[in-house]
Amino acid sequence: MVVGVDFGTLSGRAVVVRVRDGAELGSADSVYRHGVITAHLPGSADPLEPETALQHPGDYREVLRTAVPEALRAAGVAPERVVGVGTDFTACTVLPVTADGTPLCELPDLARRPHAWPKLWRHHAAQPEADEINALAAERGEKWLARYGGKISSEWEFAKALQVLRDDPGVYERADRWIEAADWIVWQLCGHETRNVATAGYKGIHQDGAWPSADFLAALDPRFASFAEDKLAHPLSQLGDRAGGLTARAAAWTGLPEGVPVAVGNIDAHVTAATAQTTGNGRMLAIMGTSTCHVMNSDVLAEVPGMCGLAHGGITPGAWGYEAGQSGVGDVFAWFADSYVPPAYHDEARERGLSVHDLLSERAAGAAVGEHGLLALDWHSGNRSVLVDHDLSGVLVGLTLATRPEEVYRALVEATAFGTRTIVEAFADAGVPVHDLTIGGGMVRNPFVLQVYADVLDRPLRVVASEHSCAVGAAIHAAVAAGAHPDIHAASAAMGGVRRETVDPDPARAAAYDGLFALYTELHDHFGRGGSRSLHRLRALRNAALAAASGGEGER
Ligand SMILES: Nc1ncnc2c1ncn2[C@@H]1O[C@H](COP(=O)(O)OP(=O)(O)O)[C@@H](O)[C@H]1O
Ligand SMILES: O=C(CO)[C@H](O)[C@H](O)COP(=O)(O)O
Repeated sequence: MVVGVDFGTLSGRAVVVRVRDGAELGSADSVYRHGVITAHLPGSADPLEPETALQHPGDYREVLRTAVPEALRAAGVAPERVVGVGTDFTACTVLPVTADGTPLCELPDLARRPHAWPKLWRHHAAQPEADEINALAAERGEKWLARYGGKISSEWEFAKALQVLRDDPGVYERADRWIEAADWIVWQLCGHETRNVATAGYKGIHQDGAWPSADFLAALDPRFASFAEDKLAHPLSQLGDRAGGLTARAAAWTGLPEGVPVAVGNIDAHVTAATAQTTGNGRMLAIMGTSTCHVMNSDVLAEVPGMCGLAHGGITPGAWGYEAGQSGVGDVFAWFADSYVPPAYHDEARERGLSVHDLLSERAAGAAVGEHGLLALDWHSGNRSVLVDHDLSGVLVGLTLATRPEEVYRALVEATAFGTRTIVEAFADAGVPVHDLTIGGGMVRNPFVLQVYADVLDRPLRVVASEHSCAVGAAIHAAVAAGAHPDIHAASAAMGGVRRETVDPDPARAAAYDGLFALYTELHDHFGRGGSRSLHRLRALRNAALAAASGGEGER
């Protein structure tokens, strides 16, 4: 048996999986007690700046102490039968730590400093730093910029680190290491630091064996010159490698035997290619949850405008792995369902034992394409691909006094589908073929969402069989690290799996969506490609108003 532990945005999930065929024998969840920290730090009333998203490292350790033992109990598996542990994490969720891996926020004198805390992948307050990095890299013709579709995201490691340096240099100085949570959790399990090629490549600008030059970093800020050398540099490990063995402390947390092999850290999206059996070239996987990540191996090396990144070995050793993404998907649906749907809908859902998502989906599904007269841009959490701009925000047009909640919900689902279609078409237009598309992540639980995607993309969708697709992917990497399978491809063939039925497009609805997609593209380009700067001006006005209200300085 192997154990996979998936650290998502809102919770961690552990699964116990059989090595020979990937059968899931037991699972358990651990919801992060502090969730996503956006308003103020625990125990403080001081407001955090806009677009801040932090997390509590204690919540991550709690997953190891609760979800892993509970999954073992649910599986009825003796810990001694577990031959490997694998993990995956959202990325770029990154934190400053001391030389022994202690998060700075756990040092008494830094606990009230926001920049001492882990920055969740969707922390978007470093957009000014990302803009500065992109402008300088373009001006200097830095070769690595092409590997990121021409723009580095504010969600990635360098923009976030530069923000710490600028806003709290004291914390920056105290950080011996700047590390992805994907590698930090492996450090917690096996007692020493390792760094995986996926987060280094996609989120840490590590390309062709090198980090951005000290000369480039100094041009950004003289104090930043040695950032990569001092706080990132470390030999990189391939995915599926063994990072080490479980320490006595981690064995006590998890209930697993000391010394059990621990797989090298990985990203929640990329680890799932093994579950979905999409490690072959041209097989795009969209992991849909709070956000969506699109990951795909290819034998074609090209610059896809607006992709998140391209990393050698980023999905499986030896291949070029592409990543694109949408920062807000499930988050957008939750935002609407939690904040703008009348209590009567929630009451009915509760009485019928449904989630409010299922009720809204049920009510939305029967309408004809376009019947609601609505169109949305899915930028409530900014745009990761293909515009790479987190100063953009959501848009909804066509509202009337007759518009119903389920119609808005459907428009939001459709907008995220149009966003994925924009990404798939960007790959095809750049000469990187997408042979087929598979859906993984928590969203596989919503058939309405899957059908809208099939209709909008006008292609059949393979769907990952497991509802714990990321955690199973981590378990598959654990099996490789433990030597139970020779490599990720073989382990995926044996342990991965998709539903027998694909979700197929309805030709009439697909044709109707072509018309709506043309309108989406018109709005997308108007607000996102220079037709109007009104969303950026709106964001600047908001930030200035918030700053004035809190007595802070002006626009960052
Ligand atoms: N039935 C549903 N339909 C649509 N969205 C859902 C449904 N259930 C949960 N969600 C949304 O999916 C997201 C959680 O996705 P999941 O993959 O489970 O977690 P994570 O993103 O943390 O990995 C949340 O944003 C939640 O609002
Ligand atoms: O960018 C990522 C992967 O490269 C993040 O991990 C992802 O966007 C967040 O994960 P989730 O939506 O499952 O919470």
